Amino acid sequence: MCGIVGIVGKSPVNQIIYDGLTVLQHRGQDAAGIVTIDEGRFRLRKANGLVRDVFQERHMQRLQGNMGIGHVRYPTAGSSSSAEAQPFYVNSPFGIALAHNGNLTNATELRESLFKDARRHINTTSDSELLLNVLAHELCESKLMELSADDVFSAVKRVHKHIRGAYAVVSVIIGHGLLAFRDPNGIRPLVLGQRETEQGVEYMVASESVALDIDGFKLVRDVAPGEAIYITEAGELHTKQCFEGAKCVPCIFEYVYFARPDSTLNDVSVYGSRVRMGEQLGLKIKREWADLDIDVVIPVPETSCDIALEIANELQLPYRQGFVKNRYVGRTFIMPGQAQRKKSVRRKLNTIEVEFKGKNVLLVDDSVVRGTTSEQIIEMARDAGAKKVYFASAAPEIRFPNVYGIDMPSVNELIAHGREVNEIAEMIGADELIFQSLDDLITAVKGDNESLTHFETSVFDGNYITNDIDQAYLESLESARKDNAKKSKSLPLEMGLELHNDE
Ligand SMILES: O=P(O)(O)OC[C@H]1O[C@H](OP(=O)(O)OP(=O)(O)O)[C@H](O)[C@@H]1O
Ligand SMILES: NC(=O)CC[C@H](N)C(=O)O
Ligand SMILES: [Mg+2]
Repeated sequence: MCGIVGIVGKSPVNQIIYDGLTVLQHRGQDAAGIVTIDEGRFRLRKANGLVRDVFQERHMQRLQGNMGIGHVRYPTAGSSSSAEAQPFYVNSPFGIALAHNGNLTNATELRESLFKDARRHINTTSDSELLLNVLAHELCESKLMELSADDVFSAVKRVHKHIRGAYAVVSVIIGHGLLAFRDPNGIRPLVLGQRETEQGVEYMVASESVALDIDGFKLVRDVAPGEAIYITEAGELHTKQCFEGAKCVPCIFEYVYFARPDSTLNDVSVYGSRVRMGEQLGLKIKREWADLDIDVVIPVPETSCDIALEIANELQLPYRQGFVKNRYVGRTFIMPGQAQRKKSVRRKLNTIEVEFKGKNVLLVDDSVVRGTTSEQIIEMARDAGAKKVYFASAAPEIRFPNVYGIDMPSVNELIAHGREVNEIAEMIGADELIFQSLDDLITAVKGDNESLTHFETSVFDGNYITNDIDQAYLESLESARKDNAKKSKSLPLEMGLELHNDE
C-alpha cells in the first residue's frame, strides 16, 4: 500500500501536501516524496524515510508552487532504493510527474514494449516508472502544445488498455494541470475533495478521506473506478469515465488493516466496518465457543482495538488494554523484512501484567498474516501469567499471495497456507483460535451500502479479479520478491541512483 495526494490550490501547497502525507504515513513508511510546480519547473524532494525525516525546512522552502503531488511508499515492486521513491518524473511531453498506489500485473510485458515500440528507457525496477512512461507515451499523441481535457481523457483511455493490475494515480503536467485516475476495478482507493477560499475553489485528491479532513477540505466523493479527474492549473475541474464496463471491486484488506478508521472509502466508514467486523465475529464466537470460559477481551494494538471492543460488547465481557504500544515504533506488517518485523513486535508492545495474571484471555487481532505478531503476543500473554490464551482474527485465513499492492508475494510466508485452523493454533501457541468467515467479513464491510456488491478478496479465496494471474506469474512473483530475494536486490542507500533529486 502507498499513500498519494495531489492538490491544485490558489496559494502554495507544500504544507498541505506534507500534512496529507503525515496522516497517510500508515500506508507507507519506507520513503516519501513531494513534487510541486513553480514557475514552469518541477521542485522535487524524495528520499527513504518517514515524512518527518525526509522533509527538512530547507526542502519545504524550495517546494514552492500552487500545484503538486506527494507519495508515501510501501514497496511492492522493484527495490526499496531511494531511486524508486516517488513521485517519478519524465521530461516529455511537457514534463510529467506521477505517484502511484497499487501494483501492475503486466510490468514485464510493459517494460519490453516500452523499449521496443516506444524506445523509452526505464531507469529503475519500479512498476510505477513504467506506468508514468505509458501515460507519457499516450499523452504524446497530442502533437500540439495545447492539451485539452479531452486529449487527457483519451490518453487515459489508452493507458487503461495497456496496463493491468491495481492503480490509483496522481500526476501533474507542467503548464497544464493535475490528472488523477483509478483502475477499472477500483481496487485501490482514491477520493476527491474541495475547499472554498477567497481566491476560489481548491481541489485535492488523496488515497483516504482523512487526508482531506486535516486541512479543511470536504470530501466530495470517491473517484469512480475507471474514472479520470483533470483539474487545470487555473482550477477548472473536468471528469470522465475512461473505461467501458468499469466496476467497483475494492480491496477488502483496506478495511481490515490498511486504512485509518477515520477515513471513509467507497462510501463506507472504515471505523464502522471494523465495529461490524467485531459484531460478526462476536456472534460467531458465541455460536462456536459457547463453553469457553473467557474472562477478558484484549486487543492487539493498534488496528484491532475497535474490533475487540465490539466483540467484548457482544460477549458482555470486560474489554481491557492489556498491551501498551510504543508510539514511536511504526506498523510492523509493512516493514520490509521478516527479521525487522520480528524484532519490532517486542519493541512495540508490552504487557500490563495485572490484566493477564490468572485469567483466560481472548486476544483479538484484525488479521493473522505471517503469524509474526500473534506468536509473540501469545507468548507475552503467557509470560504475564495468563491461564489460557484464546485468539480471534477479524479476517479469515490468508492463504494466497497478493498481487495488487500488498507485499505478500509468497505463499510460503503465509502461516495459513496449507494449514487447518488447529495447525495454525498450534504454531502460534493458542489454546483456541477462531477466524471470521469471508461471508461475514463481506457483510461487515458492506454495512448498508447496497451498491457495493463485490470486493477484491484474493488473499482469502485465490480469485484474482484482473483474470491475468496464473501459476507461472505467482511463481515469478515469489522468486522476485520473497524475503531473501529482496535482500540480495536492495542497494545500500548511498548507492541509490537519484536522478533529479533535490538534496
Ligand atoms: O501475522 P502478521 O504477519 O504479524 O501480520 C498481522 C499483524 O500486522 C498488523 O499489525 P501492525 O503492527 O502492522 O500495525 P497496527 O499497529 O496498525 O496493528 C496487523 O494489524 C496484525 O497485527
Ligand atoms: N504499495 C504500493 O502502492 C506500491 C507502489 C509501487 N508498486 C511501488 O512499489 O512503489
Ligand atoms: Mg496489528
